[in-house]
Amino acid sequence: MADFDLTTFASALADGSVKVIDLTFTLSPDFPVIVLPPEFGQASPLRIEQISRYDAAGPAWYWNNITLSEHTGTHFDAPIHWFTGKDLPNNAVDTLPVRDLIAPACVIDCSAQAAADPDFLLGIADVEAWEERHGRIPERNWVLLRTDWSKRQGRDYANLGEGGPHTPGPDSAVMRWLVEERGIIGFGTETIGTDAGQAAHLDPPYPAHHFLHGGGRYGLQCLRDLDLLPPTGAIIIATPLKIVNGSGSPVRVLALVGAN
Ligand SMILES: O=C(O)C(=O)c1ccccc1S
Ligand SMILES: [Mn+2]
Repeated sequence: MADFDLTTFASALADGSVKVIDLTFTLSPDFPVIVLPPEFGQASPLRIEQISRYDAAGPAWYWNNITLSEHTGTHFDAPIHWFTGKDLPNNAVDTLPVRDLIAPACVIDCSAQAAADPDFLLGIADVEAWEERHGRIPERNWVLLRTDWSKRQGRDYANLGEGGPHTPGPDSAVMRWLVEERGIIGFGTETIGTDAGQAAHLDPPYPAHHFLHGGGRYGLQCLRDLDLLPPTGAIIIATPLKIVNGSGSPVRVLALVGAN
């Protein structure tokens, strides 16, 4: 391995020639969480309980207790989250190799397709068309599905309708292909879930979870503003909380992008 000097990178951060873009939604009690069929357990939205705010309960300090799911807001999914990844080594947020938490990203823009059809499914042909323009997806890259869904507000974001949520995502074949043929580090979406809203009806159900986590790979969901990223060249920093045996965690996702 060649020597590598980080001082140039540090200077580029300091002078702004490397931009830092925040891809994270503000965590708030009214941010929507995944809605599963009613017979299943549900994720909790954020709950904030003030302990003190420079008052009798704490004269010089302000702090809160918070309650939420590992899968609330912009968050990270670890392989242990799904049955296909349950027996893999180092499959929880506290045991995964930290080398995986900083990686380059390929951004596939399907915003037009998602605007035309909320149940749009990304397929292999869509990714191959992207590769025709931008080159083969390198190993150990994030693939981020840009749908501009994060620009939607309130009910339009969760988009609950007949049969539950109607939001775009990947089909089964492309998820298997991205993990097995392209060796991606993970898959990220702007929607509530790495899977499409109607993914319970795909084969296998929830194919993003099935193949990502079965392949020891990761998910990012509820990302925002992927339109700010170039198709290639961004570096993603996504470091989940180190929760013991954690299936995932709310996460601050940052993208490093060269200023142009
Ligand atoms: O991982 C999640 O937050 C998520 O989207 C999910 C969680 C549990 C079951 C299905 C899904 S689709
Ligand atoms: Mn999740």
